[in-house]
Amino acid sequence: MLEIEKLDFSYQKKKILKKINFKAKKGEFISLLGANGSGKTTFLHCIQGLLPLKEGKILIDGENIIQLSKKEIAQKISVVPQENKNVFAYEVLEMVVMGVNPWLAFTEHPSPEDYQKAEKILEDLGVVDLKGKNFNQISGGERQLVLIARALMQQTDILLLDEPNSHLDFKNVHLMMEIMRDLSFKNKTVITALHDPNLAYKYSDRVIILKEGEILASGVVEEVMTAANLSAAYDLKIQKVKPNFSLEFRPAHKFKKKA
Ligand SMILES: Nc1ncnc2c1ncn2[C@@H]1O[C@H](COP(=O)(O)OP(=O)(O)OP(=O)(O)O)[C@@H](O)[C@H]1O
Repeated sequence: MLEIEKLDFSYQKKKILKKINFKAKKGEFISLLGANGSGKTTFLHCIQGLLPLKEGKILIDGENIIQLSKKEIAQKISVVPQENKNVFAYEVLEMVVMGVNPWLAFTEHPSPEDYQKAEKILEDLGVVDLKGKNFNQISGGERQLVLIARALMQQTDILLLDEPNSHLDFKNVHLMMEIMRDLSFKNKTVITALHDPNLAYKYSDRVIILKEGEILASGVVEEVMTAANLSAAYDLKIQKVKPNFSLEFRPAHKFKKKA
């Protein structure tokens, strides 16, 4: 369980997040919506313990994250970041195997089984052919899939994703969302910032809409994703939200889906 109480965060004197209260249970798929600059990335960074809070607290299973080491946080939370360029020229398989690092002792190295597991994850994502390539010499979408593979390798109870679809093609967007949905079915908590409300509508259990650092609306999809809320969030005149936005296609991946 992730609990956030009265979270306030400022960059210099500018208030970015204001009195955010939020709870996420195991098995929930939560989408974060909001205009550019509304605070989604900052919110995700706070949950990872990357930013000093001005006020408020973040608890994971009752433990305050300020009392946890980076390694302990990494055993609980994996992250697929928005930016995916890497400064070091790692091979793709090495990048994925790195997901196991938080679980290793200081002197320990990943085992052959870890490498097999990493390869299997790449296979399930349809990108095992990339395993020997340099991470910096593959496409933006391919890098995104590799980072998703690394997050899956990390085996945490909470996954945070910051606009994970930005570089993905149409098929991989849905592959990615289905995989995340399946993880939530397996009792993982998935929180993802999304720019496309259609995806939030189709896949989420709950949606949080941020506006200028405050929660404009939070709750189940049908209640939150109203024309009024979305109009306010994006400063648009949305007249109607059609329910059951759907594209009928066969699941693109091999993971089992709960009925
Ligand atoms: N390092 C920083 N220093 C100062 N201000 C920052 C910094 N990073 C972000 N901001 C500001 O904080 C606000 C929230 O930014 P944030 O990246 O959290 O928004 P976002 O909702 O994720 O936006 P986007 O949809 O464009 O990714 C913005 O006004 C942004 O300019």
